[in-house]
Amino acid sequence: MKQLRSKHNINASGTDMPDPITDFSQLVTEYKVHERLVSKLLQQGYTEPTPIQMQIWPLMLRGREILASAPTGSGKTAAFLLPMIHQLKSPRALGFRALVVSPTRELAEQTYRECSVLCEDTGLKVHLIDKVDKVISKFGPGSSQKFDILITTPNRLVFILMAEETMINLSNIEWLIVDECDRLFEGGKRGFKGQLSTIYMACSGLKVKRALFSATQSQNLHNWCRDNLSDLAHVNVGPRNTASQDVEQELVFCGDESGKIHALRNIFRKGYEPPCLVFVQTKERARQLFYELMHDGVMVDAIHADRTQKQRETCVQAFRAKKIWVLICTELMSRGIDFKGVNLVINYDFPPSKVSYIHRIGRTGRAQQKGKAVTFWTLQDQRLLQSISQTISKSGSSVPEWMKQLRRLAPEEKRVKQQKRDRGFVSEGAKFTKHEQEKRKKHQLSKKLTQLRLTGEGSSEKSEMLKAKLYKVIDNQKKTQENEIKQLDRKDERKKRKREKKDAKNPKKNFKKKKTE
Ligand SMILES: Nc1ncnc2c1ncn2[C@@H]1O[C@H](COP(=O)(O)OP(=O)(O)OP(=O)(O)O)[C@@H](O)[C@H]1O
Repeated sequence: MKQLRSKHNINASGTDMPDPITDFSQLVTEYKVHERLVSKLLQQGYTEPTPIQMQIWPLMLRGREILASAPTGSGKTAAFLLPMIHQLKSPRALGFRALVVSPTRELAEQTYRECSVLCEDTGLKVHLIDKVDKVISKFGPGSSQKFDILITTPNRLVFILMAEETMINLSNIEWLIVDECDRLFEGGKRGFKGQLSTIYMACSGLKVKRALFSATQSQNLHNWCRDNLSDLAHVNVGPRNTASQDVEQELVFCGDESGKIHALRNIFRKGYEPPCLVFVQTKERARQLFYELMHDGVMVDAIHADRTQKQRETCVQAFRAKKIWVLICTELMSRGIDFKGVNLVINYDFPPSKVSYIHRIGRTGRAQQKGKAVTFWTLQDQRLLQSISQTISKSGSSVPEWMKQLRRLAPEEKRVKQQKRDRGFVSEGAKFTKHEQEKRKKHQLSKKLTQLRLTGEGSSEKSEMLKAKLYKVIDNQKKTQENEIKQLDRKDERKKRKREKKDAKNPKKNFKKKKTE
């Protein structure tokens, strides 16, 4: 068994580890998984289990609690869905018995689709939470309780759990799965460790088992699982925190920010095989780049948090249907999303960390297919270059030797570097309107003020100065808005006068029109 594990790069630790399985038929013969369920895998064209599935299926089918990591695109979703569905067996009208938590709505929808296919002949009902106001009627205490699997984002679920009246009952949950679990320990807005404890408490039944999955793992996460999960089985496929070896990676030096748009046009001019994903740092830059490429005649769209849910869904669907060739996106789409056949990922803006790099480029080179990733860098990105170039080198692509020799960042420096740097405009032509510039300035000032308050650093004079600046920007914003309204009024007035003049010149037509009215 040791040989088998080492052949597939499986590292498994914990007590009483079951042997990996190498054939789908073992699911039926050894673990009594229904043939109907296994046939769903075959129908999708899968011929054998991927390494993570080889080890996770026997573990989960024995009801073990798990922390697992495997490269991007290596089939972790089916690894947790199959045993989860097998153990629920058939509908029991007990309400939700399995819960999958995914960090973004897009990923939750993707998992929902995959789960629905696997559940097709089981009668099990899978749900996403669409509208919070419908939750109580659909899933509340007075409902039929004929639903089995819930797939959701933590934000939405926590909002429901914190409501005064009981909207949803999670006490019958048997499997709690956390996908992209290392997001738990990411700092800032995107981390959801606090939210997860609320969810844990709500899954209060005695039968509950937990399994956490991701392509990357931090030591903090590992320690936390060791302390909180019972009889933990820890599975890693391949070395920890490495990029997929199926992705050919390249670093392209662009000099400064203005060089990037030329480098991008160059790639498109030379010819590329769509679909292609382009990652940028902020939604503003996504918007700017979108207009630039649209003017170039590229079939492009952009997806970021400022777009409505409907727009995001339409955009993802159009990209999947290959109606869009280039999709510009922010970090929102960096994790878990499985677009079939993405050939090229471009990091237009340098990723803020090694973990982000691994997830971003993992949108290509999935399910044993080959892919390519190009990362633009400028002089200002030099400090993070060392860790990214090491990652590229470890996964088999070549980088110049001098890059690997660059000085490593101290943890404190890393933290500072990971904060978003203001990269300005994508190009000269992409400058903001006055209104947008003020909005941006206001945002930056209030962010600085909050930082000052939180850290307690800086004199009160400094914060007074910032406040004064902020008030000035707010005043200007009001004036700009008033001016915009006045301009619109003037435009309307001009139009009206023009129409009246035209009518006066053509009284007959005017008379007819009035008569018909
Ligand atoms: N046994 C298998 N054989 C072939 N393809 C598979 C198998 N299992 C899953 N796949 C396919 O591999 C692709 C990637 O799977 P999945 O999205 O589960 O990856 P992942 O490991 O969760 O990636 P990420 O870390 O990016 O979330 C999917 O298109 C899926 O259909």
